[in-house]
Amino acid sequence: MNQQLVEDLEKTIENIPNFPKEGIQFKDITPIFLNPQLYKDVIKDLSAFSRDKIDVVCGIESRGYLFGIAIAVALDVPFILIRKKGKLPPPFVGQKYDLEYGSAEIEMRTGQLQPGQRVLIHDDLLATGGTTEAAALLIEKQGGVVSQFSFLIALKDLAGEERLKKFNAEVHQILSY
Ligand SMILES: O=P(O)(O)OC[C@H]1O[C@H](OP(=O)(O)OP(=O)(O)O)[C@H](O)[C@@H]1O
Ligand SMILES: Nc1ncnc2[nH]cnc12
Repeated sequence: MNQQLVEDLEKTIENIPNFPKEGIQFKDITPIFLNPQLYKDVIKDLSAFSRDKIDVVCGIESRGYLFGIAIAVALDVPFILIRKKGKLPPPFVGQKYDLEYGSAEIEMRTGQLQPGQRVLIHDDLLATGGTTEAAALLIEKQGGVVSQFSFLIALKDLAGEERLKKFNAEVHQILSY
């Protein structure tokens, strides 16, 4: 664990109580982007976790793009966007998932991921794990191998990591709350 990075991020990420709903402790990562050196330190940590272990990075809309593309560039591997329903032109493949209330769907262009490729699924934050689980199912539907998950933040009380165990992939987060 990179203790200095953990401390720098803890000082930088803001906790906003009761946003967007009563009872939610919202972790605002936007101050990271005011500090280019801190951003570079985050990318260094996340790319070190995945170096030589993956063939492609899949990032989840939208905050998963903020770090995911930089990880892919640092590792010199392709980046594929996982988007929320209705944003991508066909052909695409979709996966529905449940939210706390109701359901949602994510999509990926078909033909961008090659069968057998080892995939890092990256997002900024793991909460219930519903979004990340759906992303992993989407990768498997296309014959990809879910090798790794990485996050800046994991919210431990919500047990998202439990939900990801069935994929037998490595999991890395810089911060746990
Ligand atoms: O583990 P879960 O309970 O599924 O929640 C985590 C997801 O929620 C947030 O995205 P959000 O849907 O708020 O979209 P955004 O990235 O566009 O802000 C976050 O960036 C993760 O993608
Ligand atoms: N508590 C939280 N803070 C920031 N983003 C989130 N996405 C889901 N839960 C979140």
